[in-house]
Amino acid sequence: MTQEVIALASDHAGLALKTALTEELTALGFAVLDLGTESTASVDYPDYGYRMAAALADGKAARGVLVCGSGIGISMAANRYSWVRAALCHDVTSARLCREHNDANVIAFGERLIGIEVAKEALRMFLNTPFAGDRHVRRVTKLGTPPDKPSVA
Ligand SMILES: O=C(CO)[C@H](O)[C@H](O)[C@H](O)COP(=O)(O)O
Repeated sequence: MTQEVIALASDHAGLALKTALTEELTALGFAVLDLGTESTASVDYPDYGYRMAAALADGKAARGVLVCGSGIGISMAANRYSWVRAALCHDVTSARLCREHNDANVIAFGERLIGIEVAKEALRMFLNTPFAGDRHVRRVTKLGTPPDKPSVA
């Protein structure tokens, strides 16, 4: 059976958690595409959020994991692209809801804010929870097609 590829990317502040989640994914039977960073040398999180967007656009993976110190910057970067729905999660409930309601294709964590075991459990929830569809389809479609000039009306 073909293994699903999960892409991972982090900055220096997310490297240790990225490594732990890579091991978790491998143990779960997934193939892993590591988009960097590879060392604790200081780097800029937008570059790695953009790499994730590129990997999804190129079809190298359909789902991904992002990590930076807080999870904020790297998810903001990835979410600048319409095909990315990156959800910053601090708990297992958020990981379930981002799949059920938002059809998130990327989960983001803040290594400086979350414990490794909670992150692993949230990752498993993210991977195993289907999109609920129904009314959420309309909303997720709107996320992918923002108006050029939004109106308050
Ligand atoms: O984007 C962030 C903050 O919103 C991330 O936590 C970064 O990893 C962080 O800014 C990196 O900080 P550092 O002081 O350069 O390690």
